[in-house]
Amino acid sequence: MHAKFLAKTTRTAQQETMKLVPAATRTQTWATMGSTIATFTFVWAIISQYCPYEIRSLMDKFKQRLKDYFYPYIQIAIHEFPGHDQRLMKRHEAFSAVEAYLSSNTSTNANRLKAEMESDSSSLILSMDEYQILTDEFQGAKIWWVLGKIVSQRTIHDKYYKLTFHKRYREIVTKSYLEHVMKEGKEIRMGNRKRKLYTNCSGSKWTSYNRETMWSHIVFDHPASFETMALEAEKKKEIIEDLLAFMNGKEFYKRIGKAWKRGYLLFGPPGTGKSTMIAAMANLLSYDIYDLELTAVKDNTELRKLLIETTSKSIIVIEDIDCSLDLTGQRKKKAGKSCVEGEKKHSEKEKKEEGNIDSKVTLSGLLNFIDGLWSACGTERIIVFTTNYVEKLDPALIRSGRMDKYIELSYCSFEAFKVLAKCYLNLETHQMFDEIEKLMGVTQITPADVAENLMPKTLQDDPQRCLSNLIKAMKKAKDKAEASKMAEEEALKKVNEAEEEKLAVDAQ
Ligand SMILES: Nc1ncnc2c1ncn2[C@@H]1O[C@H](COP(=O)(O)OP(=O)(O)OP(=O)(O)O)[C@@H](O)[C@H]1O
Repeated sequence: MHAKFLAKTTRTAQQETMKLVPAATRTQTWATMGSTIATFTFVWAIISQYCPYEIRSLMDKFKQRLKDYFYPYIQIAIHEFPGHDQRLMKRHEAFSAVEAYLSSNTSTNANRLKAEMESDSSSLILSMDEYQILTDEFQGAKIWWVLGKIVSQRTIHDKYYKLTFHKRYREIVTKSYLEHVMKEGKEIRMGNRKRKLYTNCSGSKWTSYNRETMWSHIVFDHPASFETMALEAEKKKEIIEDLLAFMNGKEFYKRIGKAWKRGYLLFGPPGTGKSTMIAAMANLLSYDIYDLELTAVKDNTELRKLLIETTSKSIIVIEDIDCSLDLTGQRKKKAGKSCVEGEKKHSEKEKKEEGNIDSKVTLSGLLNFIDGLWSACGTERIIVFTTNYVEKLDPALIRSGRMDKYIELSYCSFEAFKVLAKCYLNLETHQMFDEIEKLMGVTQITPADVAENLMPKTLQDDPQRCLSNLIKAMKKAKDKAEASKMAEEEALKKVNEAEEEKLAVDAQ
C-alpha cells in the first residue's frame, strides 16, 4: 500500500511538474520580451541622441515602410483650422462639410452625441462626440470616422476628423467617397443655415465677422413666397420655372461656355411687389441677398472688390437703378426715392448716416460689373435691377443680352386680387367679387394698396368690411383718376385755345 501510495504521489508530482513547465516558460518568455523591449528602447534612445540625422531619417523611413507593410489601413485627417492658423477664426469648409455629412447618420449610429447651434444655422446640429467611432459604407468600402483633438497651449484646440479605410479601397475613397461627402455635407449645410441679407452700407445694426470684408449682414428672415404673391398664375409659373432652370443649370452653362449667372430687370410702379419678388426669389432658391447701395460705392475699383466678395448662391440687388445712374454715366445723389418724388435736399450728416458718399462709379463700371470679365468670377449668382421708370434707363444697360429676363410688375388684376383675398381673408369667392372685378377693369390700384385694404384691423374683423373698404378705395381712385384726366384735358384745351388765339393775332 505504501509503494502504491508512493507511486501515486510520484505520478502526481510528475504531472504537477508537467503542468508547471509551460507556466514557467511563459513567465520566462514575458521576462525575456520585457528585457528585449527595454534594451531596444535604450538602444533606440542612444541612437536617437548620438546617431547622425541622415541615418535616423533613413531608419524612420524604414520603420514607416515596415508599419505600412503590416498595417493595411490608410488614414486621412481633415483639420478644423488647416495650417493651424486660428487667427482668422475661419473654419475649414471641408471640416464643416464632414461635420454636416456625419451629423446625418450620427443620430442613428452614435451613442455619444453633441448638440450645437451654430451662429448661421437655423436648427440644432447633432454631431459625434470626441473619440466616438462612426462607421460608414460606400460602394462596398467600409470607412471609420473619428473626431480627434490636438490639445495645445492655444486658446482653441485644433479638432480633426480622421477617416480610416483599407488600402484596397484607396481609389474609391479618394476619387469618389470624399467628393460624395463634400457634396452631401455642403447640401445639408445649405439646408440648415440661416440665409443672410448683406449690405455695403455700414451701420450699427449690421454685423460683420471680420474687418476684412466690405459687406455687413443680418439674418434674412423674410416670409415672402411666390404662393402669396399677387400675380397671374401663368406669369408666376414662368418665373418660377426660369429660376429653377437657372439653379439646376450648372452643366448647361458649362456646356455653352457662359458664366453661371443671370440678370433680371424688375420694373413697374411703386407698390407692385418688386422688393417682395426679390425676397420670394431668395426664399425659393435658398440664396443670400446682397443689397448693393451704389451711392455708397466710392469708385469702379471698389465696385469690383464688392463683386469679388459676394459668394455663390446669391442674388445681387441694385434697387431703383434709375436713381443711381443717369444717361451720361454721371451719378445723381440718391435720397431714398427722391429722384422720383423730386430731389429732396439731403444734409451731409444724413448722407453720412446712410453711408452715402460722393461716388465715382461710372456706367461702364456698372456694365463691367454685370457682364464684363470680372462678373464671371464666382458662380451661381443672380443680378437683379429694379426700377419704377424703365424708359429712363440707359439703353446700354438694358440692351438685349445684358439682362436675361424682363419682368413687368403692374397694377393689380382681378386674378392677382384673388390671391390676396385668399391669403388675407381666406376667401375664394364672395358676392362682392363681381363688383371688385368690374372696378379693377377700369381702375389702376397697386397690389400694395389692395393688401392694405384687405388687411383685417382686428382678429375678429369682418371680411365683408375689408372688401367694402377695398371697393371704397377703388371708387376713390377711379374718381381721382377721372378728375385728373378731366383736369389734363381742360389744361390741354386751354393751351390749344391760347395757341389758336395767338395764331389768329399773328394772322391779323
Ligand atoms: N404683387 C404683390 N403680392 C403680394 N403683396 C404685394 C405685392 N405687391 C406689393 N405687395 C405688398 O405691398 C408691400 C410693398 O410692396 P413692395 O415693396 O414689394 O413694392 P415695390 O414694387 O418694391 O415698391 P417700390 O418700388 O416702392 O420699392 C409689400 O410689403 C407687400 O405686402
